[in-house]
Amino acid sequence: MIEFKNVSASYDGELAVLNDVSFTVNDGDFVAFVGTNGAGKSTTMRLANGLLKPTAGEVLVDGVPTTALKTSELARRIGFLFQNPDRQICCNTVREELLFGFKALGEEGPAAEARVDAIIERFGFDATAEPYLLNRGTRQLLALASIIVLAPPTIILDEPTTGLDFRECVKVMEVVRELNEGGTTVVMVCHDMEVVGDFARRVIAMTAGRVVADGATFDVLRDGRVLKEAHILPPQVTEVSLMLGREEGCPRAVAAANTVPQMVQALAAARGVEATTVEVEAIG
Ligand SMILES: Nc1ncnc2c1ncn2[C@@H]1O[C@H](COP(=O)(O)OP(=O)(O)OP(=O)(O)O)[C@@H](O)[C@H]1O
Repeated sequence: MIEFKNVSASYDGELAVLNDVSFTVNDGDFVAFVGTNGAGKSTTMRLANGLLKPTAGEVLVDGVPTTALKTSELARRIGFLFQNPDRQICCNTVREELLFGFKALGEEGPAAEARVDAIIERFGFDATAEPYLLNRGTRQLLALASIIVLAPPTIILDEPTTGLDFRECVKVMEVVRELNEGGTTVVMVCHDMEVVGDFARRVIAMTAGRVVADGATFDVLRDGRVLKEAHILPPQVTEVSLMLGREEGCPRAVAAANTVPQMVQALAAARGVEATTVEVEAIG
């Protein structure tokens, strides 16, 4: 669990870049932080993993203030994926890279080797490959794998899909979804509202160092005030649904649709025809 209690923060000790921010991320949550550039999302992530200390208020991880936790203790509780995998990758082979975290924590040994072997198999990595020669998507997967091999209960992802093509993005996010389904708490910063809509169950929107909304994903992404204040656009289907919803006599299901299958089914029902599962899956 991560708790922010009236947290303010500054990089230079003078200018506050975060102002009185409070929220709680519960175990098992899948939360996306959204908002325009400079809103304070990455700063919030740095505070959550102890890279930055608050100038006011408290950041607690599992009930303990980050100021009282050693870096190694925080690293065991929270895995952090940087936006650029190349900031994370430092070894000569994929296998060494995956073992690096265990070495840093002084936890080398047969158990660590077995976990690395399992993750190499799960991701289909070439253990001897040189990380810097891998393509961008595979480097991002390797950076993610090098965190999850340590099995932290929480992972923080700073813009995990930036710079990835659609297929790479889906691959990375499916891994993240699977982790969350297995109980890992996921916190991510994300500019891509399609990804947010597809994967996050909760959204925290920020503007100018403040939280302007915190709620279920589509409650936040359908709220006109929040969209305006946080300078975000909803996923395209939600936007269409919001537009159609303003038309007189629009069926309620159309006005509430957030996914392609929901929209297809709502439109088919409105026309009195049946949308078969096959059609829905093909379009979705
Ligand atoms: N290392 C730093 N030193 C000084 N100021 C910083 C530093 N990093 C961020 N800032 C400032 O803090 C404020 C919040 O930045 P932050 O990176 O947290 O926003 P963000 O919402 O993550 O933006 P983006 O989406 O562009 O990454 C901005 O005014 C930014 O200029």
